[in-house]
Amino acid sequence: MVSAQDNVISATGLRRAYGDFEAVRGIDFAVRRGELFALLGTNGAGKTSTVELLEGLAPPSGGEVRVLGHDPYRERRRVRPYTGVMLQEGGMPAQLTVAETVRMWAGCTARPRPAAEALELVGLAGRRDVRVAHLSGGERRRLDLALALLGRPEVLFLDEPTTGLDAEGRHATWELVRELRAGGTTVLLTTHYLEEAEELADRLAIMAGGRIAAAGTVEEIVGAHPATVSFRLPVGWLPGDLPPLPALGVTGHELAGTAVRLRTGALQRTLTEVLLWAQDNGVELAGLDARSASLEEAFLKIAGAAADDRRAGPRERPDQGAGAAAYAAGPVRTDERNAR
Ligand SMILES: Nc1ncnc2c1ncn2[C@@H]1O[C@H](COP(=O)(O)OP(=O)(O)OP(=O)(O)O)[C@@H](O)[C@H]1O
Repeated sequence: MVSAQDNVISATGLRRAYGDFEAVRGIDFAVRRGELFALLGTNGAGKTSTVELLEGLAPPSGGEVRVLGHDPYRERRRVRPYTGVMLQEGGMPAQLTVAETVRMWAGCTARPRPAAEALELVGLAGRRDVRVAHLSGGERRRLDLALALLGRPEVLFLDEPTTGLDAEGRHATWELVRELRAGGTTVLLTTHYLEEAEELADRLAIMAGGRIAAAGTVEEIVGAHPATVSFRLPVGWLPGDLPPLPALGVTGHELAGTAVRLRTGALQRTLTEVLLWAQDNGVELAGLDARSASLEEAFLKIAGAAADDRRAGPRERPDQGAGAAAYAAGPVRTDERNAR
């Protein structure tokens, strides 16, 4: 049982408006101690606007934020020493060297790590005397991360930390984030890389149009979307020879000649039934492939459904907490009655 005290970050009915435009429209979520929580969403979904409220950079226009039990905007001094922030745009003085930048930042940080340790952590130890102006985009991102880690934060906010990094740099950053989390750091991450969320996140929320459209573990979010089983039937067999598809747990299908693609909410059952049918009938299924939905497929459907909702105009929406369930069925393209 998780108590409210275990929640290091919490957002309740959180809103943020820029003039007449509301970028964050009443969201609720909580991040437990030692957890890595990822906020995903399309461009303009409201992720950065949300994270800035959690970082205490602006007050909410509605609702409430708590970080380590305090309001991060009004009680900044009680929260800031325990948090590390990696903004989307670092904005460091270009003429300082890497080491000077870290030393300058250490001067504003309670209990800073030694500069050499911070640079070692992010793989910049060999670049300490290089001016910021001469760093690559990826190296600047790593310097941003070193600064965020300087105060050994209990809570780390990472806004798109691996944008601009090459594959090696991205994997090195993931490894570092895993180590920090293993050491008990609570991490809130925004990212456009779904693989990053799959690799790192204990739980995630998908934002769309300023709301949370789905939330849960990767497995919960992906599990709410249909898996697929596909194969080709041999010459002489037709899709109509298969057993009745609804009886296999199939919720939708596509047929093209002898190629069959089944959508199912019960992958194991559908696959077992298909294989038993094939065995009983001596049928060889060519190109047999069975897979769960990917996070990318789930993300695209959730974001697409939310965009359709917005285009359809204002109406009663399900509570954000019910988001995952509301989208659970996913679109079913084909009516099963036409299957045979
Ligand atoms: N200072 C601002 N003034 C007015 N509108 C803003 C401001 N900052 C952001 N917005 C708008 O608020 C919405 C949400 O922006 P936000 O940057 O939070 O999205 P995001 O999910 O972080 O997007 P991205 O993935 O592109 O970084 C967008 O429509 C954006 O244009």
